[in-house]
Amino acid sequence: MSGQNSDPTVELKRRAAEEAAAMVQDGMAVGLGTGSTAALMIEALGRRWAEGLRFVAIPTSEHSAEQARALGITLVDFGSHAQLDLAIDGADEVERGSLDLIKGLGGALLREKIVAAAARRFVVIVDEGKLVDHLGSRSPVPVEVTPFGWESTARQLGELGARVALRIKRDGEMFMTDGGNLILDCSFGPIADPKALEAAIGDIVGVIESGLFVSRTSEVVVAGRQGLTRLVAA
Ligand SMILES: O=C(CO)[C@H](O)[C@H](O)COP(=O)(O)O
Repeated sequence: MSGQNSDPTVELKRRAAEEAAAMVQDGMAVGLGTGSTAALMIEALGRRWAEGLRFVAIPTSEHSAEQARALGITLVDFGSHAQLDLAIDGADEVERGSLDLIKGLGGALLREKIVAAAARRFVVIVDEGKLVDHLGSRSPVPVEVTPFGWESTARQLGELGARVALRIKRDGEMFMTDGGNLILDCSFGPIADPKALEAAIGDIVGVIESGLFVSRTSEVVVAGRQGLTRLVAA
């Protein structure tokens, strides 16, 4: 063993990513997610592009845009494509029964939600470690907020029962999203009613969007040690 690739989930992520990349067909408009799993999917699409597949894409972050552009993939915006055929993205947690999600540990939740909402089909790619019985069991809910008044917004999120932490980068600076906003990571513990919580968070002035994705998933491709499973929304 070389010991160089120490993350055992990378191969699983790659399998899920390649399965989803195979869903893209000629002429489609495709949403490109953000994160390490989505990056593997974009890489797989780059290989298909080099083989002659042609589609247009809307990226969910500057990072994914840069990666896709470097692979030669044609990027468009919502001005020319109001609806997407397919969006493919990773997730931080997937609730087994409902396929509801927590997203945004990579900080791109706002664009990710806009793209997912505009897609006829929203496919999520994860390794099996992301499956949970209840959202919030392991991951905080990232909430994108305006820089102005963030302390007040944080206080109100705390009143919903969360332990709230302003996201800080390794260099000690505040993490800023591509849209120039801040992220508050809100730990609620296991969430009984994600839909009600999503609505309650959205009602707070200063909140732009939360990383709770409720009733948006069409399908989840889960890569596990026993192989690939496709979970389809009811
Ligand atoms: O929501 C996201 C970014 O905002 C990512 O999809 C999520 O964090 C999963 O990332 P990874 O595939 O690296 O585990």
